[in-house]
Order: sequence, then C-alpha cells, then structure tokens
Amino acid sequence: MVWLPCMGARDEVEEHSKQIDREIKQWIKSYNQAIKLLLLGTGESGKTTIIKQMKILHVQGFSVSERAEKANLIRHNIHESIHDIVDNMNILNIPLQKPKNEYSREYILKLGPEGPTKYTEEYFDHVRTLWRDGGVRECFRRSNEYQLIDSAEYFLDRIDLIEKTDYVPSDADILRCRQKTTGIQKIEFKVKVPKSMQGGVQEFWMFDVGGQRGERKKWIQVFEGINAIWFLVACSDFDQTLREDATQNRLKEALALFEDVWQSRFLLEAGLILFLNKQDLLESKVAQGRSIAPYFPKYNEFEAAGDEYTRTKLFIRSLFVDLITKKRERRALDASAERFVIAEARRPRECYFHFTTATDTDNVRTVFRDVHQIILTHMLSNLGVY
Ligand SMILES: Nc1nc2c(ncn2[C@@H]2O[C@H](COP(=O)(O)OP(=O)(O)OP(=O)(O)O)[C@@H](O)[C@H]2O)c(=O)[nH]1
Ligand SMILES: [Mg+2]
Repeated sequence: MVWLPCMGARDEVEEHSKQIDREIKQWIKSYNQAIKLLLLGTGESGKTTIIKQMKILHVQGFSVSERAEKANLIRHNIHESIHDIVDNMNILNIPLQKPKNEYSREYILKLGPEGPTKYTEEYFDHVRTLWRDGGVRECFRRSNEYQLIDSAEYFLDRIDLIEKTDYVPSDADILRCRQKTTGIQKIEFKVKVPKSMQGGVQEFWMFDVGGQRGERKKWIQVFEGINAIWFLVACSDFDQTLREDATQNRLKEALALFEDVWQSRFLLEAGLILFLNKQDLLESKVAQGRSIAPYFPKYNEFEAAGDEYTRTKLFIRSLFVDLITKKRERRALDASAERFVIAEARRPRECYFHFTTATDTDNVRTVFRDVHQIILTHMLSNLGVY
C-alpha cells in the first residue's frame, strides 16, 4: 500500500480502489499474455519428463523433500522392473541360468507388484543376484513381448547407489523415474525473450495430462485457449503393445491419436509441434538389430539415404507427415475409442517436427529455444498460434 501525505479519508479510499483497478488490469494482462502449452501423447511417451525438464531449466529445480519423495519412487521402479521381468520368465519359457537363484525369484514374486513396505539390505541382495543371472537378462532382452518400464535397465544398473539409506537422486535419476499421470497438472514459468524478438519476459503455462486411454476423456477440460500443443511420440515403441490393451501396437495407437488431435475441432486454433521422442532408445534398439519392418511392412519400400537408424526415424516421421497431408475426413464420434469430433480446418495449418530425447536436458533446452522462436514468430506475424 502506497503512503500518501495530506490526504483525506475519501481520497484514501479512492486511491485504494484505483490501486486495486491497476492490480486487476495487470493481472488480466499477464493472464492474457501467458502462452498456454498442452502436452499430449499416449501413455509413457514422455510428457511428464518434459514438465520435469521445464522445472530444471526454468524454475528452481527439485527441492530436498521432492528428491526424498523421488528416492522412494525410484526404489519402487526397481521393484516393478525386477518383478515384471521374473514374472514373465515362466510365460516366455525362459529358465534361470543358475537354478539356485530360484529362491530369490520366489522372494521377489511373493512380494507382489506393490513390493515391500521397507526396502532392506536382504531385498536388494536378491534383486542384485537376479539381475546378474543370464536367464533374467535374456527375459529383459525380450521385454518388448510384455510390459516393462523404459528405465528398468538404468535403475537396475544402479542398485549399489540406490540401496544406500542416504541416497539422494540426481536430476538424471529423477528424469528417468516413472510415475503414471492421472488427472491434469500445470507448471508456470517465465522465459527471457531474445532482443531480436521484442525482448522482455514471456510467461508460459504448460499443462500435463495422463496419456493412457482411460485418462483421455479428461483432456477436453484443458483445450480452451491453448496456443500450442506439443504432441509426444515414443518412437522406440514400434515393436511394443499398449499397457492398457495388449492387442494394439503402441506406435499405431500414437498415429491414430495424433490424427484425432490434428483433426479435432476443439484444437483448430492451436499450433501443433510433434516431438518424435525417445531417439536414444530407438537408436539402441535398431543397433541391436531390431527392425520396424515386421510391424510396418511399408518400411520395405521406404526410400531414404543413411544408416538403419536414420532411415527408421525418417520413416516414422513420414508416417505422421502422411496423416497431416491426407485429405481431411469427417468421421463420427466414437465414444468407446475416445476419439474427438472432427471438423474442417478454417485455414491451412502447419505442424513442426522435432527429433527428441526428453531425458536429455541439453537436447530439450535447444528444442525449447527453437519452439519458443516458432511460437513468437507466429504471435508477431499473427499467423495463428496466438
Ligand atoms: N531413455 C529415454 N527415456 C525416456 C525418454 N522420454 C521419457 N522417458 C522415460 O519414459 C518413461 C515415461 O515417461 P513419462 O514422462 O512418465 O511419460 P508420460 O507421457 O508422462 O506418461 P503418462 O503419464 O502415462 O501419460 C519415464 O521413465 C521416462 O524417464 C527419452 O527420450 N529417452
Ligand atoms: Mg505423465
């Protein structure tokens, strides 16, 4: 409150009300000015990982209590990983390399998917024994045939560190930690605008939603006023099926969902940026000799220069390009498949593509800079995103 000398009570009231008016105007201005971004994509495509990167890059990172909370989650990720691997050995008919490790396998399976209430030294000894077993590794190599979190190997390779009672997760560990999103979350942050683009500070609101089928009906709640959508695709998923439906290929689900978003009448005004994510995992999968061709036979006719990984990533991009260049079709609302109502676009739209690794902070920093530039250009030239 500003102190004003020689003022009567009435003047003071008037000045106070003007002050409130000014504050409201300022608030409305900043409300309107915030760029609203919405992260979309199927389950495990990397949306929450992008939110974590924004926290690292543009907010103050993770507090001591947040890190302690993540340490528990990471221990649970270790349990989920080893439990799901050894549980699937029977189904895939893979024996343990050392029969004496059966005791450890039973110890883990008895704990169920939830895991122990307390993570003891004895618990970690059993996990370590199993992770060294050749049969367990063989079952891990075939993890595209069942459901296993992407960070299983990363955490199981770090048991010695994670089992310590004073373990504090690093940013890299937190980025790898997996927790399914339910509901809608929002992060607010400010970013400096380059002098060449007006200068000053730009406020962002970024919304994160759950990507599994059951979560998608909630998405519509946040469609209003969105300036740009970041649609994430886990490219390494080409040989995996959905956690919520083992009959559906994950990449095919991502393509169908992208098409729905691209054609949604609620999102016609929003800019669309496609993040072809998990490039690190795609590269290592292809290097292990795994090909996309059995799942997408069109790959055999795809012509592009470069090594197998480059050709695979360009092929995946071409699948999405085909969807946006294909003629718009009017389709009926199919409630069971959680599809959106389709409508004609009022004007030509553009879609930008980026190859990303969401767990790599340097990569996300660069991509964010490019994307910010695109959004600002759109705002300045009034071409739609804003
Ligand atoms: N190696 C690697 N792992 C990634 C990448 N992006 C995400 N992950 C991991 O994949 C897992 C799933 O990522 P999330 O960010 O939780 O996925 P999401 O899209 O939020 O999933 P839902 O909340 O179920 O919709 C996490 O363990 C991440 O660490 C990537 O580019 N490379
Ligand atoms: Mg999430």
